[in-house]
Amino acid sequence: MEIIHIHHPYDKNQIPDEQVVLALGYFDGVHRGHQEVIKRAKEVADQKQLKLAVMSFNHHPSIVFQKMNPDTMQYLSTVKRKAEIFESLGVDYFFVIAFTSAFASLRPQDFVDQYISGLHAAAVVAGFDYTYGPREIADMKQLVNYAKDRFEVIEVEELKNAAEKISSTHIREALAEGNMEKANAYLGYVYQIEGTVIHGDARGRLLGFPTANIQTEKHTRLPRNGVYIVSIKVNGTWYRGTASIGHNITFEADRDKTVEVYILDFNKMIYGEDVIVRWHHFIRSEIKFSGVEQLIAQLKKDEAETIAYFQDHRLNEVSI
Ligand SMILES: Cc1cc2nc3c(=O)[nH]c(=O)nc-3n(C[C@H](O)[C@H](O)[C@H](O)COP(=O)(O)O)c2cc1C
Ligand SMILES: Nc1ncnc2c1ncn2[C@@H]1O[C@H](COP(=O)(O)OP(=O)(O)O)[C@@H](O)[C@H]1O
Repeated sequence: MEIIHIHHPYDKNQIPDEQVVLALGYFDGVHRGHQEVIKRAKEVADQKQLKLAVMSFNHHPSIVFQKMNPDTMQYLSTVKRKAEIFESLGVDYFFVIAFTSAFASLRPQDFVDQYISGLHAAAVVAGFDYTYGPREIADMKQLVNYAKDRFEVIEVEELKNAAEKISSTHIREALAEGNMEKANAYLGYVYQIEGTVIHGDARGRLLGFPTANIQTEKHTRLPRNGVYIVSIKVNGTWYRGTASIGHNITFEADRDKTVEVYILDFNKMIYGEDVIVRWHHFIRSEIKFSGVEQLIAQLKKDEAETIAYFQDHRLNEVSI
């Protein structure tokens, strides 16, 4: 898959010289609803024997439209993670458009001419609720008129789970509750974050529970604070882990939030390594213990729960 970063106004030489089927959306998390859109686009591309392209943005449109602060925005997926999932779904080209004021203020017809026809789309596939143009003024129904017979418009119905729409908002709510089972079911894969192992207070090893402190990319949306059953990929191998997201309240009054993983059956120094953490199950909230012994006793219980969990669940569960 080729990733093509585009900044408005773009240079036509950046655009591959062939027709494509183009899937449109912001695709935060690339959840099961999004995957449905891309799979439909893939079918159309295969039928037409064309390449499959996806268009998305470098950051969320609300930064421009609702003046949200780009620094504090949190996402279910980074551009890198989206790219991995798109690739696994058979996407050939991933257009990442810089969502700027200049791009956002394109009138719908100009957007369609430059960013749909201009990307050589023979067909466009998007979810039923896709909108475009300044402040979302044009929808999928109107797209047919703007298309002027240059490309086909294919609308994908919403994907529901029981009565509820599968949406990034519902996934964010599930993460805020620590409901990983729901989040992961809606995502269609186990929620994961990436980060680098950094130094903590070197206390973990004294407790008998060394923890890899993980610095995550600043736009990462973390599940709620608490203790979790996780898996962690270090140097190409998946391990079982028990993770804590919190403030080490037993020891410190106002410590910044940390993400730490005690890795089972592991004994190596891994500072500076990039790791991937998958979040399987919320165990409990963070507790302020009256002493170290109580914390250690609880950590032993958390470890036992982790071992029991992985007796019923495969460590290498297939996940995108
Ligand atoms: C599975 C797990 C559960 C934890 N639960 C708590 C907790 O309930 N309360 C707390 O104050 N700290 C908790 N911690 C954080 C420990 O206090 C922390 O790992 C320890 O202080 C070591 O910190 P360091 O890595 O900075 O050396 C937990 C850590 C892990 C790995
Ligand atoms: N089983 C393990 N789980 C997590 N980290 C481990 C483990 N064994 C060794 N380590 C190493 O020890 C470090 C954690 O030890 P710890 O005393 O908690 O130090 P720190 O406070 O710097 O994280 C990790 O960053 C990692 O390099």
